[in-house]
Amino acid sequence: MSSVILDNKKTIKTLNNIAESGLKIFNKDNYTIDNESENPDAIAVRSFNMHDLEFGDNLKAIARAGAGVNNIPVDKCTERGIVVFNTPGANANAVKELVLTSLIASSRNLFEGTTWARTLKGKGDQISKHVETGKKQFVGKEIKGKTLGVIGLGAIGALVANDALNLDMDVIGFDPFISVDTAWNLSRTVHRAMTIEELFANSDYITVHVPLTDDTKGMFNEKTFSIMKNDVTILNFSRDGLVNESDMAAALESGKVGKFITDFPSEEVLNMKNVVPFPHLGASTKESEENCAVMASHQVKDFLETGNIKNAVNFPNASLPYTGNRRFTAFHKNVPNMVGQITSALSNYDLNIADMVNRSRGDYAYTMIDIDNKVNGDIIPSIEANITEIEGIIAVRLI
Ligand SMILES: NC(=O)c1ccc[n+]([C@@H]2O[C@H](COP(=O)([O-])OP(=O)(O)OC[C@H]3O[C@@H](n4cnc5c(N)ncnc54)[C@H](O)[C@@H]3O)[C@@H](O)[C@H]2O)c1
Ligand SMILES: O=C(O)CC[C@@H](O)C(=O)O
Repeated sequence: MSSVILDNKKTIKTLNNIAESGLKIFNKDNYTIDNESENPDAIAVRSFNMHDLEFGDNLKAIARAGAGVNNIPVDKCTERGIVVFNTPGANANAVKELVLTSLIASSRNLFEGTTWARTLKGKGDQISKHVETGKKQFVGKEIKGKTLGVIGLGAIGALVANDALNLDMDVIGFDPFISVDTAWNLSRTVHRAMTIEELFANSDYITVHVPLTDDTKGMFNEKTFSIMKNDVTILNFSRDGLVNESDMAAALESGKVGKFITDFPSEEVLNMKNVVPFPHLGASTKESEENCAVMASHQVKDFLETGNIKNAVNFPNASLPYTGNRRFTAFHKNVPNMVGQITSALSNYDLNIADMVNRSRGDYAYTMIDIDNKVNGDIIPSIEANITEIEGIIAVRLI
């Protein structure tokens, strides 16, 4: 990273515990970490629900130190030119390890077994006798030769699928939007289901690794349970909203679903039969928390200092080597002649363009323009105001 000296110190606010190794990337010369700030330049967050938060005028970026962004009002941010970053893959190994651990542990009834073993406390010499007679309640199943269905073959799903093959499972995957990078990393031995129904019908265990969206909400419901094998085990380390909880309770009651392992306990979940709840532990390892915090902080710092965007979920990636001269950046609607209007406005100030990049993503676009001249600080507000007046401009900055 460059050692840019910023005109004004920037304020970073954290809404959750963000690893120190990430926060220290915000050097004290340029940044203040102020968790009480009403108007920070950037926010770092994990699972805090931001949907009802008011945003100050200074807010330029939100960094989700993690994968899922359903706790962030992404559309509102886009409309205001606030970049939302996440940290793709940074916690995937942590989740994969917990998925495979709980897959084996639940098949061997380990959670129930240890709970029962603790009840023998105080039985002294009789403990080994109780153990040998009682253990038959916990006879489990081996996963070798069983079929694991993996829904969503992104960063986590692909790791789970590949490693389950190494545990001698048969693996079926389903992901209609699989990225080229993941497809390259996925073992060719993973069977690609053409429909989700094919996966549901053929799996002994089903693990889901998709974001919570309008399309995926409630994908586990009475109708989809009816397609599944009896006694199927379902693992949800993605989001609570993927599962219709009352339908799940009924499926567990009837034995259609044999076991439900979930990272998202609720009152209804905790009343279910044969449920194994975890307190959202998927990404909770030292390594994963550090990976996420470091990646998130680098992305925010780079954006604040140079305008470059990497791993945004609502704007295109854009990068231009930073020379240290003035850089103008604009978020705008993806409509014709925006670049022409911006460059013509800049030329009114006799500013010569050295380099530029324009990238679009759906209805929105981002333009960065490097200016040859040294810009007199006094005219910056006037330039920004003039360009902001162009119809379709959402937010501008002169860095
Ligand atoms: N429990 C935890 O602590 C924890 C940690 C990390 C991530 N997560 C959750 O897991 C999710 C996945 O994380 P990731 O890092 O693998 O994300 P990712 O973006 O790398 O992968 C998601 C995959 O889901 C696929 N997908 C989207 N819609 C789909 C659909 N309808 N059917 C099948 N596939 C679909 C995408 O194509 C993509 O390949 C996150 O969105 C988050 O909600 C939870
Ligand atoms: O921050 C966490 O602990 C959980 C993160 C996880 O849910 C994610 O979506 O990355």
